[in-house]
Amino acid sequence: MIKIVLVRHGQSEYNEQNRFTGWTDVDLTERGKEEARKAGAILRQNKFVFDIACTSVLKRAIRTLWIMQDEMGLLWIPTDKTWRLNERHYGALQGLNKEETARKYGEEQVHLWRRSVSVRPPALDKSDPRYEGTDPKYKAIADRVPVTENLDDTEERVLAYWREKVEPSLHENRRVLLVAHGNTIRALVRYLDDIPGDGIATLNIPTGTPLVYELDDDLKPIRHYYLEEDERKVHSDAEAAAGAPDVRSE
Ligand SMILES: O=C(O)[C@@H](CO)OP(=O)(O)O
Repeated sequence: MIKIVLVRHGQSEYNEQNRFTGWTDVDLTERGKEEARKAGAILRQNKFVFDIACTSVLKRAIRTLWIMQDEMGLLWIPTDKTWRLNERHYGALQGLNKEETARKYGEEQVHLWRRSVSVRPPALDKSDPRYEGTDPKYKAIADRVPVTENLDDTEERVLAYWREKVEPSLHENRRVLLVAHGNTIRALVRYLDDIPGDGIATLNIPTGTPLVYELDDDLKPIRHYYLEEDERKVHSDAEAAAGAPDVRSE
């Protein structure tokens, strides 16, 4: 049985302030750190062990992974950090308050910017101080740093990483822990579960909650479930298949 565990980072400062985040490199809140600790603890209690970990180059995901690894006694495992697992780029919306933006542009427009797979938020101007293209962290991709993305754009780069790094590891029986972001995980779920069109629009990924995918030898999903600390509640596949949105994320 091949398994991979996907975890969205714990609550971030911008999650708490209800701001569009994207590639903005904000840290975890105290609650977010506690969520990460609990995610590591529930995995340890359920005897999950990992051979490798992968995450984005954004500190809210990296710190979540560190806290989880510490909790599991796995700080030593090889870790790959890649911009391809960064959150979807939110363009010129990055840093703005979501509620204020909805008042200004309307709920419908903001919903499209947030959940349409094809609509891109307004692009960030390259002269804007928020533009990440000059950040040394992105030196290797300076000519490709996005100024906005829709979910399709995000999925393309996430899948490039999945095919190049994750699939070969899984085929070699390495147990992979992937700590990333709401929309990079939504893109992966859309691909793994072959969700057509805008079907992913109602699915939200909760912060700091391990999502376990069991895969067959062709890496096709057999089932998936969340591991939760409280009652170690396992969300039923029926619930997931019905597209029940998990709205505990923010
Ligand atoms: O702000 C963001 O980058 C994401 C995740 O927090 O928000 P949304 O839920 O709108 O995709």
